[in-house]
Amino acid sequence: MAPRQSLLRPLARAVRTIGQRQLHVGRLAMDQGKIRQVIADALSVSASTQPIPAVPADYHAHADADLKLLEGLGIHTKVVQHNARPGTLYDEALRYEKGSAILSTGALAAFSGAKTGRSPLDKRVVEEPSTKDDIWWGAVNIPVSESTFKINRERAIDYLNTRERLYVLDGFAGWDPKYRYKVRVITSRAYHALFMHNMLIRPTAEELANFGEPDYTIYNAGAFPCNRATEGMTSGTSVSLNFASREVVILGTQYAGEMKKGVFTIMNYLLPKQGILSMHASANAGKDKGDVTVFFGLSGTGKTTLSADEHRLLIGDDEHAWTDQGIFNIEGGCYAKAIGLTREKEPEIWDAIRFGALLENVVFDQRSGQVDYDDVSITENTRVSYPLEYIPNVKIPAVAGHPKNIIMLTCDAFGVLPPVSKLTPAQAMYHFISGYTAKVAGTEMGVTEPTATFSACFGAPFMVWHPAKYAELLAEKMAQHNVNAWLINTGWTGGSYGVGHRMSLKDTRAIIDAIHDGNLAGGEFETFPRFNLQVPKSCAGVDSKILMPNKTWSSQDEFQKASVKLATLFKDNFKKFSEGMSEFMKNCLKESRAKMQQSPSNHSMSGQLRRDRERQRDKSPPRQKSPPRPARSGGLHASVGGSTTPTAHQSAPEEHCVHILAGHTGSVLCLCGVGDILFTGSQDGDIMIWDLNNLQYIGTLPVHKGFVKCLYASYAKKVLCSGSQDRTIRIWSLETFSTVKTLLGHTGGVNAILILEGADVLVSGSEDRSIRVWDLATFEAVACLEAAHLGGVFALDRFGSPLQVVSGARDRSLKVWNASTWAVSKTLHPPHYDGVTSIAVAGKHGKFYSGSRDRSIKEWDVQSLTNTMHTLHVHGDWIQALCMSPSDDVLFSGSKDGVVKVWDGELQCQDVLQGHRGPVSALTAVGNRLFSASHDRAVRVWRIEQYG
Ligand SMILES: Nc1ncnc2c1ncn2[C@@H]1O[C@H](COP(=O)(O)OP(=O)(O)O)[C@@H](O)[C@H]1O
Ligand SMILES: C=C(OP(=O)(O)O)C(=O)O
Repeated sequence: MAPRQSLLRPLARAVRTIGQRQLHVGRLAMDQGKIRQVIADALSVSASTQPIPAVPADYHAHADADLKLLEGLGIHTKVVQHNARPGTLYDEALRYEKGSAILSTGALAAFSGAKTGRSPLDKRVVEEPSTKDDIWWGAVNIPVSESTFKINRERAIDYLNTRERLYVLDGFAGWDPKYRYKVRVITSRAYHALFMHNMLIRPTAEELANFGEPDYTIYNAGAFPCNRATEGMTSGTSVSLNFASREVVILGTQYAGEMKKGVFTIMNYLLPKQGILSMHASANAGKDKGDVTVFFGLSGTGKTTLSADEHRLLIGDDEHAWTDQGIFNIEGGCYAKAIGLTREKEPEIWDAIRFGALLENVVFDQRSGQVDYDDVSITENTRVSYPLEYIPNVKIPAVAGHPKNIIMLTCDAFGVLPPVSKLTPAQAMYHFISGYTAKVAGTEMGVTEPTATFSACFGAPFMVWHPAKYAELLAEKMAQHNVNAWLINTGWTGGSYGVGHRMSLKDTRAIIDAIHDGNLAGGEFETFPRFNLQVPKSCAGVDSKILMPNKTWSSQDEFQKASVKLATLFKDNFKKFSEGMSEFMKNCLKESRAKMQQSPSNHSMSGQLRRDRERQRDKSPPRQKSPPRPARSGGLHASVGGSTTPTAHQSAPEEHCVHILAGHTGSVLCLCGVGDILFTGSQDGDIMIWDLNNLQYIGTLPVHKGFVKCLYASYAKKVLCSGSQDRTIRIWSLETFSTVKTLLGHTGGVNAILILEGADVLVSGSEDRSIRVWDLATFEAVACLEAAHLGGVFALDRFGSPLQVVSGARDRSLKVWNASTWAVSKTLHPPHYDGVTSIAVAGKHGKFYSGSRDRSIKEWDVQSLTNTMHTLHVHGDWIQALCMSPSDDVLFSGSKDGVVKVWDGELQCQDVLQGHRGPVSALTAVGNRLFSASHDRAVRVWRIEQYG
């Protein structure tokens, strides 16, 4: 033992000395070659034969700050390369990382060690109170305790503390500055720093100077294993995410893809929380027309390959988000598969392999530095990462408009699916939720040949919420922007894997060209049975024979067997999604499945509701059983306020509309009924009074200086209240029709009012974001909930005992308030994707409904305050009004699209009431009649007894 000890001590001293000299002197008096070897052995990195160069000129200026930055995290090292340029990272990798080399193209070759693909089974998400209800726990998001995360973090830091050189890299995720997150990577490997330099969005010098604290930090200690005895660990590899501490810890894998997919997972949590769809997809845009195409696809399906297209501008190859403004790339670079790469097949990617690009796990000739792209001896998952701008026709900044085409890429190893089919919106949802493809060899550890898989949202390993969250956002955006959806099989044709062959890239590209030039959508289609897909009969540049898959198989029996098997897999897969999916989504998808064997025509997501309506119509009693009422007399009373002559006359021929109340000279914005009187308020500043017995005009109250935006009448209190854009609330006596009081205080227009008779208070919600509570006896403000919402308050209603008030606002949220303390009882979840405009309470059923500018209706349970049902984009534009029938059994919705829809308790559409020539702004039901107010200046009166 003694001689060993005596050798080790000087060695340790030598290593320390060398480290110090490198740091502070930059030259050595000792035998460099020998010592380098000693260090290399000690640190298990390569021994370079080059002289150790001088310290960079700016080292001293920044070194201290960089060391301190890490010391603050408990990491003590000697050299920190913070935001080093690629050249420096090349130097570092060449010197300290075994096997690294500059290749003939100028790209850097690096090796990730034992793990050459992602380790999805080793991914963990910390279960903690602030996010645990948001996460879809299961095989993808495996929970781990905060204490295990701490142990892993400590272990990573302990390992990083053993390193004398560390790399810190700062960058952004998200090209849209509004949704940009700052990411910091701390790693022991120069190759990882270069990778993230390529993959994150590179800040400008100024942005770096002002970078400040990151939003998320990745600790990459991948060269060191986790302790598999730690609770929750099942191997030496662990990739754990903590949304509360905003950290990712990597142990036991050096595969660089873990870092970029870690960032993507973070974005898949943060963006949908804000109503933004994050997508495992590539995207490009037409050079002239700017038309955007999004390519969804699991790994290996062709996102990178197909989005790099000489005729189009590349936006990004893997991770995007879709906001109200359009799409943006999350990343600053691409990470392409290098296996089998040729210039002929993928020229853009080939030419991107130059100085700054990083080739991972490729085999190359030591003398010439040339890569053998066909060599899979290290892995099938050879990769190249390069900055976006290495693709010549790239769109920088990587943001663009709304997609015109969505292409779902599937690599079908069964060889059953057609090379291209046009999807209805319902089918698009079905395939998006199913996410069928074959995992190709390599990307995930352990996958050695194409294996059929269903990966929800074409990216299940990276999703955080229930897949329905992403699907609903997609459905909504597709409907809003009238997007074409396609399913493209980039997998097998002519037989399953082993018999047939992979679809030629040339054919797939020709198909995509035909989608882009519009020829495919405009051509003829035939139905592909069992899957009920619409397949083009021809496509320029593609042999028509390959378009219908069975025609490429030599045995039709074998084809049928494979087709049945695949269809069964689809159906079986689907079962697991029922929980957590909204009723609407379930219905759509059920229907899509059921129709897999039927004729596909007229089959769309938004059409689902139209068809519901048609079905219901078929079921509803024949029209002659509920004929329109005979016309009422059109006689007029004198106008109290002396306004233009109002008329009440028989309806237009529209079914069920029995009267039109006309007289306002501006849009009618609100109405309310009390006893046998109806009040209507308008943009013209007037309130009109109508006799509900004979639908005659009684008179006008010329009241406000601005639009009359809301009305509320209380029979018990014998008052009418009106709220106006002029920021005032007027209280009228129902006995004298004179003003009792004008309430001042709101600093924005008053959008909603409500009287709580029992409590003797009036509640008002305003554009100024506040809710005010007024004593009805003294007219004093008894509570002012300043900043009740983050946007104007649009709607108020009440329910329950003890009494609660629910408010909906422009900020998309719904809040429930305790009506005695005026504290928030709950902010309802999930929020709408756009402003909440209307609320209707069905007290009898213990439910209430919210209607939104996102065109959806949500049903909420009064007891649990949870969302119990949800429809999607059920109107062509904003929903602006909701009301219940007097029986509470039927819900009516009015929309900016000009129609009123009738809904049963299952939120199935029973009828559509058409007739208004402008947006519907308000609804109220009195007895067996519904009154709808519109921007067309009219109020329509509809018979509703037939709906129950
Ligand atoms: N018809 C095809 N369409 C797309 N890719 C194909 C096709 N045939 C073979 N490939 C190969 O499949 C791989 C697709 O990988 P890539 O584009 O990186 O997928 P992703 O970005 O979706 O992970 C590439 O190596 C590509 O050359
Ligand atoms: C990097 C990955 O994604 P893709 O294969 O889609 O590029 C991955 O899944 O590890």
